Amino acid sequence: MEKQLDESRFEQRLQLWALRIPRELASAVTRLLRSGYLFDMPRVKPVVEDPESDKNRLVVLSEKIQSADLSDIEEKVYDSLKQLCNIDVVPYSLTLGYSYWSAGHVAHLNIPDDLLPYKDVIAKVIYDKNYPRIQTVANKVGSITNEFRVPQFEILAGKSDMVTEVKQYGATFKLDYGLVYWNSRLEHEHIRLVSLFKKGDVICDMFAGIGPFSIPAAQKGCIVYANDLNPDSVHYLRTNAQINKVDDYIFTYNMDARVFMQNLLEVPCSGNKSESHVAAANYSSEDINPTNESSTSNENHSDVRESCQKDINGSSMMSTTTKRRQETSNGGGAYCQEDANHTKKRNNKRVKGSGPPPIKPWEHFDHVVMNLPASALQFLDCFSGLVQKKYWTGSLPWIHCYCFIRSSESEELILSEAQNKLNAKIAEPIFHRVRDVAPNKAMFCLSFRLPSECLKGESEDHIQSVDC
Ligand SMILES: C[S@@+](CC[C@H](N)C(=O)[O-])C[C@H]1O[C@@H](n2cnc3c(N)ncnc32)[C@H](O)[C@@H]1O
Repeated sequence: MEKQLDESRFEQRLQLWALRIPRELASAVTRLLRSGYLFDMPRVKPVVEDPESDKNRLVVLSEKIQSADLSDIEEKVYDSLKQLCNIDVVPYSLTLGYSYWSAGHVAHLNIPDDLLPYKDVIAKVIYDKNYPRIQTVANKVGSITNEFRVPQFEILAGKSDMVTEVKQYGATFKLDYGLVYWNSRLEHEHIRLVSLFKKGDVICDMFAGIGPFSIPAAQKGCIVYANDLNPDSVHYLRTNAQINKVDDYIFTYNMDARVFMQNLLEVPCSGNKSESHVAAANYSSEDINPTNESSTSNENHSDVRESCQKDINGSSMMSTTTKRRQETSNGGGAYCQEDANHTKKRNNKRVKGSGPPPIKPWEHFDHVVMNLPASALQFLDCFSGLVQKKYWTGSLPWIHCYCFIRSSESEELILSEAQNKLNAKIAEPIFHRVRDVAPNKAMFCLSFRLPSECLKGESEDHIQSVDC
């Protein structure tokens, strides 16, 4: 065990964009960009000095702005900005160090065995030195064995209420530490993956937790089907979708991930709508995306590989192209066992001209997120024969499957396990090392395009009638 605290291990380096503007325009520009385009993290100022000239200031842009051409900024706002000043976009890198991190009001410790006799002293110092920012000091007890991946905690100081709010990249997440899974060390990975998605993409988050992939994806304009087996996680997922005002873009489910994917991909019987089909039939072909933009299925995928590979090469986390896209879907309903309350609420709320366009997931989705590293590989078999070739349009989806790899194992071994489960060969797999979780164990994300052999109807053997 390390005897010295290595504070650099806590550092996170963010690659952002900033606007260089005359300093007297700082207030006007920040006012204009306040609607979600400014960098927004607690205790970090979005306007900073320009090291090149004290006549200028740098306005740090949200991590949602992925490209220097500012195509992620709404046209109206961009035009006003252009009238106000010259658009001079510069790269800006920001390092958040050891002292920056905390998770809401809860200090979540993992005290090693040899320090357990001092746990109360440690907790008291942390509490006294950080109150009122820290109001609960909790120590993780034992290892996580339950299927919801929720650790057990012993409260060492402060109040026992573990409901708190944390911020990740401008999104707010409410959670109860005692009831749901949360790991603030995955922040970087959440945003890395979401940076591969494009506005209008359809995302299936099979193990969504309280939404750290789903919420930023929806904030980006993706349509998200988010599922978790833990009812408390789904409760906070919905709460967080509301807090972040993206509940029109997120459909929540509380079921086993395999059943979720099967339901999502089930093709509705023509002229024989089920309950849930009828419930979702409020989506008419006249409903449009607020921005009138959505994605075509094909053009995204080369971007993903490019971004994944850039990432692997360590040169860039961000995809560099944000294209204006056309809608692909026309009419029809989002078929699935959508959560009843959510459906009701959506039906009450929905007005013409707002919300995402109608989606038929059995025809197309773009990405599947599988963050259950201990066993996500085992779930890959659900993709074999799941997608029906005769209904599918556009490119096959990307699967992002998290896993652990021990030092005694190799990427080849994991790949062959994945291929066995899929019963198909994976072309050009991409392994991204997420973080070391133990001296001999690291978390990885295996990304690959669903092999065409997995499609139902791809070979004679697979062909089955789907007519009802
Ligand atoms: C490692 S957590 C990831 C949560 C979230 N994606 C994140 O990054 O914080 C895995 C989640 O999978 C959920 N889970 C476990 N088994 C499941 C299953 N069979 N089907 C659906 N969800 C499951 C757990 O409740 C937990 O919230």
